[in-house]
Amino acid sequence: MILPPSTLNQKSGRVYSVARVYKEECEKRPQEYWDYEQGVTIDWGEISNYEIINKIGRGKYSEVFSGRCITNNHSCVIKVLKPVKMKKIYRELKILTNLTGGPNVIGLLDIVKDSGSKIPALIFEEVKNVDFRTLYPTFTLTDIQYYFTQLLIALNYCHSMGIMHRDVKPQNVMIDPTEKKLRLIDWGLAEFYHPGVDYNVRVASRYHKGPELLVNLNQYDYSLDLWSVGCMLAAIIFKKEPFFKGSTNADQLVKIAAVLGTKELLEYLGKYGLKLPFEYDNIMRDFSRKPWQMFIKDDEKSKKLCAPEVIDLIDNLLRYDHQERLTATEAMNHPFFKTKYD
Ligand SMILES: Nc1ncnc2c1ncn2[C@@H]1O[C@H](COP(=O)(O)OP(=O)(O)OP(=O)(O)O)[C@@H](O)[C@H]1O
Repeated sequence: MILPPSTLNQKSGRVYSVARVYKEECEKRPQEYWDYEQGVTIDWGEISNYEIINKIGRGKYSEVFSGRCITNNHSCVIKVLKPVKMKKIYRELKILTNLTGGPNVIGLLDIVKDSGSKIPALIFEEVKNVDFRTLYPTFTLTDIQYYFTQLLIALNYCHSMGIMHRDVKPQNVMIDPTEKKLRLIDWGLAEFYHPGVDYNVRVASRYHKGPELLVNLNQYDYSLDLWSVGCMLAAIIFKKEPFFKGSTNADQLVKIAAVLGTKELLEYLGKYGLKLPFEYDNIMRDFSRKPWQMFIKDDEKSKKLCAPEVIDLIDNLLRYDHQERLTATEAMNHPFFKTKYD
């Protein structure tokens, strides 16, 4: 099918940053794969096949219920979307249908439509998640190796499919420790990557927003997700949840600069021909870069968790310069994942 030209792959007049990996994944696939502007073809399921059991979550964009499929008696999760722009709904549906079945990506089982509101509800596999505030403090280095490998597998898969998740955070990583199962959920902010395109920086959740988003660097890419992984890892290792706790978006960058340094931030901006946005005029200070060792808590458990290899991994993820961060594949090959801990 020939589709009309799309605005989604329109290059910016000044291209200053392009992904180091997987830059042409969308370009090499048919336009139907990534173009959600024309709507998406959906094979609608039967809403009467599902019953709601109870509410388990309420997000900005949806209400989430645990439920049951009456045809096979399997439990499931029902995500009822809130009325937002159709384009956003089409994007989530297109991305989910492209990625479902991929490793550690939440499985989409069905898409149904509420007969009254006509708003779609998504039916997912259920993960018996244990809240990260309970689970992460129990993690040993071996657990961290296992679950972060699983998360990186999911991210490498979506990146290799030309998709950035853009909202990686503990609330979107479902873990069932009994089954040792990890699934990446909430693809509502995910987007297709096209080289040289300017993206909206109003994505991700504050504590996990990469510096690129906070300085209005629009030509970001998959490496945004690796910053968020670095934040998750640092929070666990240094027992500080969240690791960067800004009180506003602008304060978020101040909290990052207090660790990575202000001079280093300005060097990053300079590399891409950008300036520090005016909202920082009265709040940014001249911070020196802090050594990671400064964040190690003074108890035996913490000292044991802060192995040199994992600190080096954090150091290579929490980089201002998105082009310098490890990619998902590079992160999986980092010595931390090859070291045996007891
Ligand atoms: N497959 C699943 N298994 C178990 N729990 C789930 C599943 N999907 C969603 N949840 C729960 O529902 C919550 C909200 O889901 P989701 O993040 O997809 O919705 P959202 O409206 O996009 O959220 P947000 O506004 O936080 O981005 C999750 O944080 C999780 O607690």
